[in-house]
Amino acid sequence: SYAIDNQATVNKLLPQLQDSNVQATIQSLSSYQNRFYTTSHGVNASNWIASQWKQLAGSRGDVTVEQISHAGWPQKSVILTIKGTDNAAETVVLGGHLDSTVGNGTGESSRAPGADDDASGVASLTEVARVLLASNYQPRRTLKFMAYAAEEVGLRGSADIAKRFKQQQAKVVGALQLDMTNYQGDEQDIFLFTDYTNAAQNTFLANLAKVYLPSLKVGYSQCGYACSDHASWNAQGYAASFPFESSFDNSNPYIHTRNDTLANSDSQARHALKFSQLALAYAVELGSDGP
Ligand SMILES: N[C@H](Cc1ccc(I)cc1)C(=O)NO
Ligand SMILES: [Zn+2]
Ligand SMILES: [Zn+2]
Repeated sequence: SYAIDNQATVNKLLPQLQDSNVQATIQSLSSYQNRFYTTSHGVNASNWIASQWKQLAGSRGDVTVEQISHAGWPQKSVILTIKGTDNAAETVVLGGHLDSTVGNGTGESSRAPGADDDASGVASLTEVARVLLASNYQPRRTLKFMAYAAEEVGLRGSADIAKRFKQQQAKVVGALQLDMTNYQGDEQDIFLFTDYTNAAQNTFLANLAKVYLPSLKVGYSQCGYACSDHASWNAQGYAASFPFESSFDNSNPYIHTRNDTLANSDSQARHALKFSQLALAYAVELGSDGP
């Protein structure tokens, strides 16, 4: 039952989201030489996100930030948890991937800015976490913001985490993936992918956009393969959704090259902000449901 019944809270928080903050995070992340899962830069970028999220957490006792080590490579995933109040056993996941690539042969000295793929998604999510924490929002369910390692080499960080959650019988009521949010390839603003996702949750997202973001146009598209970390949650039987920046045909041509820069996407991060807005509405509406 995807009720939309927290208008007062969502409409108070939405205006606090700022594209300048999203832009700044994309700028910082894309300034690492690369964020590939095996390089020193990739390790440093993970540590930078952890330190940023720890600053957002401040001294709140219900907020923790942890780095997840993965067997087989050095880059860690990062998880910021806002523990729920009276329905903490149920979890809502919002994720993006922190690694970047220029394809086969990426190594220590490769230049892979990954501004759109996927600094944009991590930046869109970071701005949601900032506003929720700055406004002292208290979710009833537990919210988990995740920056996954090693997505580009087979969704490996999210696959590891989703498997652990399933093994622990975690009650993940929904997972949202933001991968590439800052290149507007089409007239429509947000495309909901219909493969490797949950149809009912996709409808909920379309309704959230109608209610809270009426000026945005929503379309539908497909990847045709497990094209980002939502597929890791879907594989474990959890409801996943993947709002994307464009249709398949008009997606960002610069990704996986040294030209995937902020300048070659929305330099003001206005497109990425739309995804922060949708993700905030999703987090608050799902996060505010009791047992
Ligand atoms: N394959 C995905 C990017 C990707 C996802 C969807 C579409 I349409 C086009 C491109 C990737 O590289 N994720 O990191
Ligand atoms: Zn990606
Ligand atoms: Zn990619």
